[in-house]
Amino acid sequence: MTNTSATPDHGPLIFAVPKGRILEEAVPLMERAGVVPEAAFHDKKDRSLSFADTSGDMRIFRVRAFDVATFVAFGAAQAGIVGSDVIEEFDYSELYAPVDLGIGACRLSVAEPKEPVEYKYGNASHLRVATKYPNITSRHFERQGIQAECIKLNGAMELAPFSGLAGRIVDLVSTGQTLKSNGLVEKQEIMQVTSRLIVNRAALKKDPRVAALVERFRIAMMKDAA
Ligand SMILES: Nc1ncnc2c1ncn2[C@@H]1O[C@H](COP(=O)(O)OP(=O)(O)OP(=O)(O)O)[C@@H](O)[C@H]1O
Ligand SMILES: O=P(O)(O)OC[C@H]1O[C@H](OP(=O)(O)OP(=O)(O)O)[C@H](O)[C@@H]1O
Repeated sequence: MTNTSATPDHGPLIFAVPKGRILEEAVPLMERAGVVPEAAFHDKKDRSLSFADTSGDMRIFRVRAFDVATFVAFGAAQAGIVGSDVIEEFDYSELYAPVDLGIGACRLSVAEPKEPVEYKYGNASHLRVATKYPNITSRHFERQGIQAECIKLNGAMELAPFSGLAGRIVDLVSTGQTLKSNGLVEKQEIMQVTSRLIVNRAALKKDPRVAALVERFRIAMMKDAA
């Protein structure tokens, strides 16, 4: 991928974070690494998407998890935090994920109804799967010699099997409660997931602040383990 970043060398470093569930766990880590968002960042009612960093020369973008990877891959942000599920789904060559932050731990799994459901479609060599992760899902089933037709959903995958949309789902599982509450069982784990610090490869080479940031996160993780 061509890095189309127009970031001026002396402009603020842009750090992208997902706005949802990871954020609570990410903030203390960010702060230990010296990325300290201004107070408005913590105000859920604040509609701003870009925030100052009180500790230095940085802007913090609050975006959707999948978009963190896209901003960083295209160099529109130099660094960010995102789940390894998202990294694997996009497989952007410009993304480098040097630090496992150990937060947002879950797994990506195939699930299906606990009780058999009569389907009008699908057989052993062709099946439909509802998922937010069509690339990971296709690759997973291809490895087993199965051609999967992936239907992209953005949430509530659990509704697909009982509404006739798809026989199986591929979704994130943590406690397993969501699957259980929706009559589904986990059949196969595809990957373990944790959140990572990601950086744009070109920015890492070009801007010493990016390498310094990576180092600060590494040290923050060591402090965490101590
Ligand atoms: N049940 C879970 N337990 C732990 N981590 C999870 C779980 N579900 C999702 N995650 C992690 O959290 C990430 C989603 O992060 P977050 O909720 O902060 O983003 P978001 O921007 O709100 O997402 P969305 O685009 O779905 O609105 C996933 O990519 C995954 O890495
Ligand atoms: O195994 P559990 O602990 O029940 O967690 C699994 C749920 O968590 C995630 O959804 P999330 O809450 O992030 O909402 P979403 O469906 O809007 O992505 C995932 O998509 C499952 O629905």
